[in-house]
Amino acid sequence: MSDKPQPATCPAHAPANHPKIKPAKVGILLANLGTPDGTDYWSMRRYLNEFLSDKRVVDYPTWKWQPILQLIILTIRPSKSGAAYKTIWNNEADESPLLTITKQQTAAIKAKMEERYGDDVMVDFCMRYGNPSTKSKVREMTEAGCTKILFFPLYPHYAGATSATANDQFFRALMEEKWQPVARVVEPYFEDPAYIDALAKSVEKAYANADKKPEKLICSYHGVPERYLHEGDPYHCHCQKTTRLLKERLGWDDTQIMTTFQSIFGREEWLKPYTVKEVARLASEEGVKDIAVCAPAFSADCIETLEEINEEIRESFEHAGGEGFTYVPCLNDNPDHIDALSGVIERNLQGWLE
Ligand SMILES: C=CC1=C(C)c2cc3[nH]c(cc4nc(cc5[nH]c(cc1n2)c(C)c5CCC(=O)O)C(CCC(=O)O)=C4C)c(C)c3C=C
Ligand SMILES: [Fe+2]
Ligand SMILES: [Fe+2]
Repeated sequence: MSDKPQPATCPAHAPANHPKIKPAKVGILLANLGTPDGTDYWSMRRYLNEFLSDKRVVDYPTWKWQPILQLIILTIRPSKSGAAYKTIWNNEADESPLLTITKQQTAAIKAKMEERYGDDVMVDFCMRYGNPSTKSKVREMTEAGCTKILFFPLYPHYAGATSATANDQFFRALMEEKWQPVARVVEPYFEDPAYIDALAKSVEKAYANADKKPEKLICSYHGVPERYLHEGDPYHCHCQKTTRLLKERLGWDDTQIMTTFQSIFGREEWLKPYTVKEVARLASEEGVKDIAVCAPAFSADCIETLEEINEEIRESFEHAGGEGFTYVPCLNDNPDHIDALSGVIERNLQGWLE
């Protein structure tokens, strides 16, 4: 049989009002976390409510967590987070940087996929929380004739709080389709040599442009509660391995690079060391004057990198006596990154499209 998607056929004696059969396509649906629609209190509250009510993110029993979330966190956090988002907001497009960059990545991947596979593919993106929703994009794809969908959560590492919940939402969307497309989900890609290479090149570029060569590169990953590791989530190991692969690709030793975790939330212990404390410790106890910080867990710059790393963590380092702070931007729509992501997609399309 040909590798091209085959249009569904129907016998000549089909009824006159038979639904129109569309040419079959393969959908490539990229997924990111989500982001608020605006920086105002209600936009922030809606987004945070959906996000923080997800049991894959915060796994406390509903009876215990929902009163704390609804009565305490969602009265205080929307204004605080809204103010932080305001400092990084893309005012021209009136959207968050995460959304702008996800659109750019999608456009670049779409161009590559259409060049390779022509009309046989449809490329789009969706968000796990907020807009555009996963459900609406699965609907659009099936309406456009996608009988197969490759779902790609844009997280290099597996975490229950990211890849798994994105996949859950995709499968929930499939439950509503009368003609359910065949589905595949993409595995974590942190070990892909092309991804590590793109990361290494971004570090090399930042080092070449720095006023003074950083003494240490801090690979700061989004944190999760440490308990999740003991309960079987491999995220910690994926992050540690990413740092090792990056170190090996750069030809460095252990003194030049380290792993830390950021974005602590709530009272539990999270994965350590905490970036904000570790950069201060390096400056005050080890006399480190120049560091660089990269964020390999994020495929696109967002509040956690632009505000937390480049404002809060920078301040923590400088306050403790640090002098040079180089932020290495996320890979965003760098051509190397787009090539790496496209390679992952092409491998996952095998048997569907050649
Ligand atoms: C409360 C628990 C949280 C867990 C667990 C968590 C894991 C996790 N998150 C990302 C990636 C992103 N998180 C982002 C924002 C963000 N994350 C949390 C909480 C948890 N994340 C909150 C409350 C927020 C909102 C911002 C705030 O109010 O401070 C984002 C950025 C979204 C944006 O619009 O810019 C990303 C991306 C990963 C990779 C991860 C675990 C591996
Ligand atoms: Fe997060
Ligand atoms: Fe581990």
